[in-house]
Amino acid sequence: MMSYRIIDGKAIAQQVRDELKDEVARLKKQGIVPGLTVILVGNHPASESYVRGKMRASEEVGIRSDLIRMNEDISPQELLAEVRKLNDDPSVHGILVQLPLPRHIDANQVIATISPEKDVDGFTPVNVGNLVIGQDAFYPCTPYGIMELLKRIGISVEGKHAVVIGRSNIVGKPMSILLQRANATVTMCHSRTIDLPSYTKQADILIAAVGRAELITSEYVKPGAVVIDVGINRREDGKLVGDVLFAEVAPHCSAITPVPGGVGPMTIAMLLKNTVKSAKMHHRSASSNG
Ligand SMILES: Nc1nc(=O)c2c([nH]1)NC[C@@H]1CN(c3ccc(C(=O)N[C@@H](CCC(=O)O)C(=O)O)cc3)C=[N+]21
Repeated sequence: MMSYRIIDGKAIAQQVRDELKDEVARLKKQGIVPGLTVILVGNHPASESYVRGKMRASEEVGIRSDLIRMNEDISPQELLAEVRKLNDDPSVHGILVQLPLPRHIDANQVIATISPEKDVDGFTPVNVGNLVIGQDAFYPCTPYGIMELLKRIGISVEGKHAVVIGRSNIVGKPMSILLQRANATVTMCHSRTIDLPSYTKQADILIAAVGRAELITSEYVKPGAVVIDVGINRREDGKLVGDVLFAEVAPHCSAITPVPGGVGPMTIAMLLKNTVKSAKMHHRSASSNG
């Protein structure tokens, strides 16, 4: 038992949104209105709720947001045509295709069709490549939000051992790259790792993106570690929980993110930050061309 800090992602995300609100107000005086378009295929309840959160947050900071709804059974060609239309629309600075997509649609093909300059999720091959080689890019919002959280509460990762559980394209892989770029020593674990706790117990910073409710108990955590919980799982009793058994693990940490109110709100804040960045980039290149 030691004193630990609950990292208030909700409050820090609010701080980021407040800063963006000021920046958007300044851009509007120059005639630039940042625009985000979200494509939602089907009407899965969880996706509906996430998309609502993104639209609400956009409006709050003054970003124009549009939602394009498409039927669950549309053809891949129809979806690709919609993406291309948005690529060519100068009033759209950010394009987000909500995942997951129905099984008959190849998500990789859809992502690769999004213009890298409007890829505010940071999912396209160009942005992933630029991230890996250390060039400017749109960073995937969840790992970017985690780096921003750590920075804003004064936790340095330099020289520390960060252990990432999960190797998805959206969280685990880009997380490991951003941590390395910030001079952490990074270990990647995943579903086939043998003896997971033997690795996680060595982590100064533990990032749990496993997708299994409350898997991470205190046996997985070194005393004094910083624990970042990326999981969003609906328990049988309806409660939203992370990948970390919070009540048990928290007293062993120096700092820990809760679910809800931790990483989730930061993901959305960074999506807005990327959209504003895109609007500024498009304006710059439009002025230098004309
Ligand atoms: N192209 C694409 N980009 C995404 O960024 C993307 C996606 N597809 N598909 C789904 C996941 C999930 N995701 C979340 C973002 C914020 C919260 C969030 O704000 N959660 C709140 C609670 C929300 C609740 O109560 O349900 C919190 O953790 O406090 C959750 C989930 C973005 N995703």
